[in-house]
Amino acid sequence: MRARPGRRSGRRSGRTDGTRDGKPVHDETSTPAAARADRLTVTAITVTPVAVKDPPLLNASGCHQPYALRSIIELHTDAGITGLSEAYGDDPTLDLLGRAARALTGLDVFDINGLTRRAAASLGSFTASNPTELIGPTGADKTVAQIVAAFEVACFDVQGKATGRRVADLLGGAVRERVDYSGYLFYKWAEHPAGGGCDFEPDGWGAALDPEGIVAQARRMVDEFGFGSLKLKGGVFPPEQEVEAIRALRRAFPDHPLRIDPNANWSVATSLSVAEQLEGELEYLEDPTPGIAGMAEVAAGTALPLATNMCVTSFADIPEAVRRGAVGVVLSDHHFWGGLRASQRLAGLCETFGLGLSMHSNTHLGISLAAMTQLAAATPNLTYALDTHSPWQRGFGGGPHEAQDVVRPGALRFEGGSLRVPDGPGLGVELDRDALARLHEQYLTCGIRRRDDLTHMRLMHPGWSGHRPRF
Ligand SMILES: O=C([O-])[C@@H](O)[C@@H](O)[C@H](O)[C@@H](O)C(=O)[O-]
Ligand SMILES: [Mg+2]
Repeated sequence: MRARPGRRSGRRSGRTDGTRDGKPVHDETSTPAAARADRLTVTAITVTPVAVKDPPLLNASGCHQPYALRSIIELHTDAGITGLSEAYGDDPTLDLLGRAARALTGLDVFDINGLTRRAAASLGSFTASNPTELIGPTGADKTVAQIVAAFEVACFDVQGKATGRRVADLLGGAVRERVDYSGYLFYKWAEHPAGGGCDFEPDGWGAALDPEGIVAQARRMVDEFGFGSLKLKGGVFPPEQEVEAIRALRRAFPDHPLRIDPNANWSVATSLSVAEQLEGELEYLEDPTPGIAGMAEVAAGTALPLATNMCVTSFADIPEAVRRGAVGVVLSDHHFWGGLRASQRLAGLCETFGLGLSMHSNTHLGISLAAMTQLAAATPNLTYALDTHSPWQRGFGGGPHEAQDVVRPGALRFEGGSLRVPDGPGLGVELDRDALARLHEQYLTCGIRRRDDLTHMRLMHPGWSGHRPRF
């Protein structure tokens, strides 16, 4: 599709009619042709669901299934440039992505506000969906934000490729060239339970079901990736055992900042008791208990900063959380906050209200890892090491850097626990079409269509209620 010059001259003027007080505000002839990208409208969008092998990682809801779902978005433009993005891959998300994709043909990739309007309008009536309860309650606005985010990242990738600049540059410029990540520790079984649909060899990580197992896992994470801080996914075993695991980590890694995240699986009383035992040991305590009110009660009784990716997950949550002093750190996540620009808005609010800023992750591939890295590089107050599930996709054969992924390896190599902001334009990662086809084939055959940690856990523990808070 060709650009329409008349329409564009209005846009460059900063006003829709190109005039101020009846006079032209922009002289067409004075704009150097080289400074314009004349053909950057969306011609088509491809959404490809993929499934990646995933270890049996345990959490407050249950256990990860053998495959985690993602969708890979390719946004094609009339300039022949394709932008990449990655989003959730469950059925309800795929349905909404499809609806929005159809409405985005003709969109100018620089018109992110237009993207938001079009995507929101395209969804019509829908049931708000939630790819996982572990990112807090769902809602219509949060669902729209997820869909906008999915395409916004691809628009930024095109903008970067068209201008020869990194996404970090487009977001205000990199304030750091390396982005620190935190080693994400999970209790886990050595293999998936029988009957759970696992058709591949066990991951190479082995079991981790007690403090020794967690320390061994941490040792490997630190040795292979160099992580300088560690996060334990808790809410699995009785809190005394998880406190013991943190103490064991402290002894093994005296200088590593530590975090624990039970995904709101503790009551207020349990949270207060754990907080008392771990004060001085943690850099923050993440989502000990459900809801803003509960978190505020815990916050009032401990000096430990509380962090969240469950009770403050949209802009509407911020006023009450701030009023009640419920959290000290917000974990951003462009996938559900509405994209990269929305995440920067969140960063601004955190700065205004004196809140720390960190970053959350769910199972993801290299496109999202690149987006997270570009965003963090351009966000000055994102000073905590980011979460990433990435190492968990790297244990299925190959070396520690060989991932179940759709991007060509190389651009995203952990060194000293950090990633260098990829050099290439846009997100700086390249799609590997063979890998995409392979992971799409896994999607077609794996039979999983939405994340269900509870049912997978019940294969091992039939009585598992999934009720939270459990402790
Ligand atoms: O992958 C998991 O099991 C995590 O528990 C994830 O789903 C959470 O959303 C997340 O990592 C968190 O920090 O809550
Ligand atoms: Mg969390």
